Amino acid sequence: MTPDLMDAGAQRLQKARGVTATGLTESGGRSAGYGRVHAPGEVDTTHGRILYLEDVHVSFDGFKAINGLSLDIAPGELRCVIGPNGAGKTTMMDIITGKTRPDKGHVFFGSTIDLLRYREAEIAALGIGRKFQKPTVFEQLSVFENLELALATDKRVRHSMVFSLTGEEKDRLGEVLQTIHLLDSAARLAGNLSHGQKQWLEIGMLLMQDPKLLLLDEPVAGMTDEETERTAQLFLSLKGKHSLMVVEHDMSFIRTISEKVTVLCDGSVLAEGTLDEVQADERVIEVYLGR
Ligand SMILES: Nc1ncnc2c1ncn2[C@@H]1O[C@H](COP(=O)(O)OP(=O)(O)OP(=O)(O)O)[C@@H](O)[C@H]1O
Repeated sequence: MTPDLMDAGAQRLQKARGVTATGLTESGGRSAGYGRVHAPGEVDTTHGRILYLEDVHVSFDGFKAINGLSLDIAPGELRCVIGPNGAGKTTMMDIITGKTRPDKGHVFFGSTIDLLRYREAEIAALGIGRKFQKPTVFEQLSVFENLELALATDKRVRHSMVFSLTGEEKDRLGEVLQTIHLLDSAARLAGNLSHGQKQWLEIGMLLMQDPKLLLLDEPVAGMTDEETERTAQLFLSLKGKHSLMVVEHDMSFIRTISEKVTVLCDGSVLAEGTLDEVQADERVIEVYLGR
């Protein structure tokens, strides 16, 4: 985030409000976001960030798993996060999704939503979807039913367990089936899908909620080369419409999908840049890629 972009955002805000923006910190800062003009439920990305972590710390029994972690992600960006085992990648996702509370630091969704004030389910409802490494689809249900069930956060289902899809929801389901390459498998039992197809189905279940930010933990682990390639194409097709944070160890997959790569080590950012840049970084070679 450059000061220029922040200034431009502040100027747009002033214009929208017809008043002079006050209370901006020197750098624009998070506090600049409070009170910004935006519709309820909308994530304010005026400052060019959909996710913003600043100086986040988490210790487990005195061990600093996250140690001064700061990073931000732009709307529509596909960010890859790599790093050695134990670097803190999963813990970072746990913090963003409200599963783990940091001891210190700031975690914002857009400029105005302080994620540390929300519980896990509320964060999901705000538009942050998370895919864990192991697929967790309902094996006894069809692909279609799994996607249908993904709408089940809807009150109609919670209260009655019976609901019928609206025309709009049916369209959405069809779109998602197409996106995840399972249109021809809609009637198949999820339990009969390949590992890769189960992963895509689970991503489809997240997409049914139309998340603004998707966090994906080792999405291609255990996939065949062909499935990995298809997953790369899937992620590239999601980029722009959604923001994605992908944690992966598979470097050829990262090469196919990445623009900007963040390298985590010992709970903070060691390096950031294109894959070529971070691969050429001596510190990254030392701790992760090897010589
Ligand atoms: N609940 C916990 N209690 C104690 N230690 C934990 C806990 N969660 C994570 N850790 C420790 O914090 C460090 C960071 O773990 P984390 O799982 O976030 O790393 P990672 O980068 O995701 O690693 P990997 O690539 O192996 O998945 C590790 O040393 C781990 O053992």
